[in-house]
Amino acid sequence: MALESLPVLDFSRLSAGPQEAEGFRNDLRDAMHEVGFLYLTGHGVPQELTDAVLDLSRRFFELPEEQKLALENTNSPQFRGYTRMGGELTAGEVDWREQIDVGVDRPAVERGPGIPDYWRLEGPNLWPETLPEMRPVVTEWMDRLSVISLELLRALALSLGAPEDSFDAAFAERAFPVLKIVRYPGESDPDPKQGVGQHRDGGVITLLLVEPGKGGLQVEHDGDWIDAPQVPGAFVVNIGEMLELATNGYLKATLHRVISPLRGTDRISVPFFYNPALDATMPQLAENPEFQEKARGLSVDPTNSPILQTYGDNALRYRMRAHPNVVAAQHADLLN
Ligand SMILES: O=C(O)CCC(=O)C(=O)O
Ligand SMILES: [Fe+2]
Repeated sequence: MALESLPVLDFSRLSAGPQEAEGFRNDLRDAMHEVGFLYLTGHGVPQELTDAVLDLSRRFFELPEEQKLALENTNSPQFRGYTRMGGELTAGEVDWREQIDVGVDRPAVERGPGIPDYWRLEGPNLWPETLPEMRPVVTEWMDRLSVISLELLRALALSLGAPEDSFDAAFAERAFPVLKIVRYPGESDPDPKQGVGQHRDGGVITLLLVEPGKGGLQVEHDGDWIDAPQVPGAFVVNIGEMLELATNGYLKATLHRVISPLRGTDRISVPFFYNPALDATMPQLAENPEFQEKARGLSVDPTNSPILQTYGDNALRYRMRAHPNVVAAQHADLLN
């Protein structure tokens, strides 16, 4: 029978005593093995902070076009800042969405012989001058979601019979989380249009916030597309390719896509991608044989394979494929 909706998990079970915690870990592992996506409730992020993030997101997109274009990502070798409508491709097709990309504010790394190209992704953010509140609110949001993400990774490691801190080292220094604030304008009329084309996330684990009442996200399961509408108070959580790699496919990076909203409406979402340092490789979890037998190997995607071992190589390839205009402006030398 087709799955009707994503599993729902209550994060607060993790701190409700050893038995509840173990139950949570096993349910988390099973959901991420079978579906690769779930709704996470009980995560403890205050509603006021969530509301502030969504409010700022709306205000950002309402800024005059020239203020958004002043932050255009073609000005940023790090692919930060504003992506104009039509400025992004997934599976070779245009995505009908505009967005701002934020990472960790760090100085840019100098280019030079022997320095891996992926260090080009590290550097400063571009913030809108007329929304000074955006920086502290988004920074707090990213800090809080980083903590939850690492807790989830620790729970997954334990649930697979590996040491709890298996993933810690990859994130300990120079973790590379990315937040996107995205707006999908109403393009479907009534036939569906590509909000974002089908893809697997390229990082480790993703926590997604969606505006109340909005649908459009669809998740592949056993050949069907499952609708994943917003659930009040929940994040949508999914596995990225790096975690699939670390578990030889036992945990699944699942295909998903967003259908454009109907004309006259729009949809804002805020995906947070928890990623390790650019030079990190994922630990290969010494899983117990029970899980190893059921590992499926890695997903094969003709538009995106193989998954590269070093996170930065995977991330740079992903960025270059999605944003050819940034490549033309900033990285033309990498095209040879
Ligand atoms: O907007 C969404 O709901 C999901 C976006 C997404 O899958 C992505 O940006 O990777
Ligand atoms: Fe995604």
